[in-house]
Order: sequence, then C-alpha cells, then structure tokens
Amino acid sequence: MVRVEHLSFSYNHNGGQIKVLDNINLMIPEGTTCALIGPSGCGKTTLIYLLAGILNPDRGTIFIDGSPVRGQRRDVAIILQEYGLLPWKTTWNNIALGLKLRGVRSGEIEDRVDRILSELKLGDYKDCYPRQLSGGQRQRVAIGRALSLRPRLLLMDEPFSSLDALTREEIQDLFLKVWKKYSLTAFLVTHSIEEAVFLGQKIVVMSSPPGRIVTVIDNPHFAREDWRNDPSFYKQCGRLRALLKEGL
Ligand SMILES: Nc1ncnc2c1ncn2[C@@H]1O[C@H](COP(=O)(O)OP(=O)(O)OP(=O)(O)O)[C@@H](O)[C@H]1O
Repeated sequence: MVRVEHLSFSYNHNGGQIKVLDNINLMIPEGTTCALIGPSGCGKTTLIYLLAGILNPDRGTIFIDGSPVRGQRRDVAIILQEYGLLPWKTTWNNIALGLKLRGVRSGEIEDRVDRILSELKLGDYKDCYPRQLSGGQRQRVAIGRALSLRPRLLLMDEPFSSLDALTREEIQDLFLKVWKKYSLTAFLVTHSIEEAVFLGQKIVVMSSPPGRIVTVIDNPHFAREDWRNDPSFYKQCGRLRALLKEGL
C-alpha cells in the first residue's frame, strides 16, 4: 500500500540545512503493521509527517496505492505523541471533530461516534474533558478520533509511550483488535524494543542521524496473544537490541 523510494529530507536551520533522513526505501503492504524504531533524533517523527503529507520530501517519493503523496489524504489518519486532543472538548466532541470538519452529516456522525465509544469502552466518559481522563483513556479517545475517519492507513507516533506498563499492554491489545476489525494498515514509531516486537509485523530499524534504514526484520509471531511470555519473544527482543546497537 505504501512505497517509499529514495526519500531524503533536511530541515532549514539557522540559515543552513540539517539532513535528517537519507535515502529511505520502504514498502508497507496493505493490511500489515510496521513498527519503526531507532535512536532519538534519527528522524522517526519526520518520516511520519512525510507519510502523512504534512511535510514534503527534498528528494524521492512516497506512493500510496501507486499515487505520489501530495498533501494530506482523507484515507490517512495520524495519532501524535501527546494525543492531540482539544482540552475544551469532551470525549464525544473530540471523536466527532474530524467528521465535523469533513462535513459529514450529523446523523452519520452520531452513529459513528456512538459505535466507537462502545467499541473502545468509552461510553461512561463521553461527557468528560481530557483533563478528567487517565492517560489510557485519553489514548483511547485519540484512537477513536482516528478510527472515526475510517482511515486505511493509520500513522502513530509513540502512541503508548507515556502509559504505565499494564495500561500500555491493555492498549496494545486494543490496538490489535481494532487493527484487525478495521483491516487497517498501521505504521507506528516506538522507542520500546518490546513494543516493536509485539506489534510490528515488520520492524524497521533506523540508524543514528541522519536516519537511514539499517534493516527490516520480518516478525511473523507479532500480535500472538500469549507471545509476551514466550521465550522466543525475548530472543527476538535480544536480536533487535543488537541490531539497534549496530546502527548507532
Ligand atoms: N522544525 C524543525 N526544524 C529544525 N530541525 C528540526 C525540526 N524538527 C525536528 N528537527 C530536528 O530533526 C531531527 C529529527 O527529529 P525527529 O523528531 O524526526 O526525530 P525522532 O527520531 O522522532 O526523535 P525522538 O525519538 O527523540 O522523538 C532532530 O535533530 C531534530 O532536532
């Protein structure tokens, strides 16, 4: 579904240029998950913005379904690091926001938002503001808002990083449930080796800046329910840790 070819990107900074991404080539097949991991500052968030059409590459092209990405697309949703919820809107209104902006008719908005509230077990919190929610609940609202747009490609930037260990596992399981149910293609940036191994069907390892792809690992056991407790899970984490050290 996504093909990245010879992508490079630099930011303008203090009258000069900082090269952040260097000749990135990547394929993300439809309906798969892809986890991106790499050292701080290697350009992971920048790559998400490029995939979302928020930034434009200096060189190279990103194709979605064969068409070059030029600006933001309706079938791509993004969940940012701090969830991007509006503090003055309730759960219900935060989830409905994107639909209202797209001019979806109100009956349809109500149906979609109510279904998502029930799927993500947020019904009891529909009138709460973000400050009244826990980190895990806020994260579910952010997922709900993205899902309400019925995206085909879901981009997530360190979506679960600020959650405690158990809530994080709970939300990872929830994410896999919605990924399957909605037949999404998902691309997530993470700092966590365990998270990459649990959620990434493919794991992309990036080098220290300027970011290049060190390797792409196939991870066929991803998402297996009992996998977190399996010795092969720890072995895969060890392998990934070694590859990350190589890329530094
Ligand atoms: N708007 C900007 N202008 C100039 N430089 C920027 C800008 N945004 C990011 N950078 C620089 O680009 C580099 C890559 O940033 P980016 O946020 O993509 O990295 P990252 O891999 O996501 O980092 P982290 O893992 O720490 O979140 C960093 O050196 C950062 O300082």
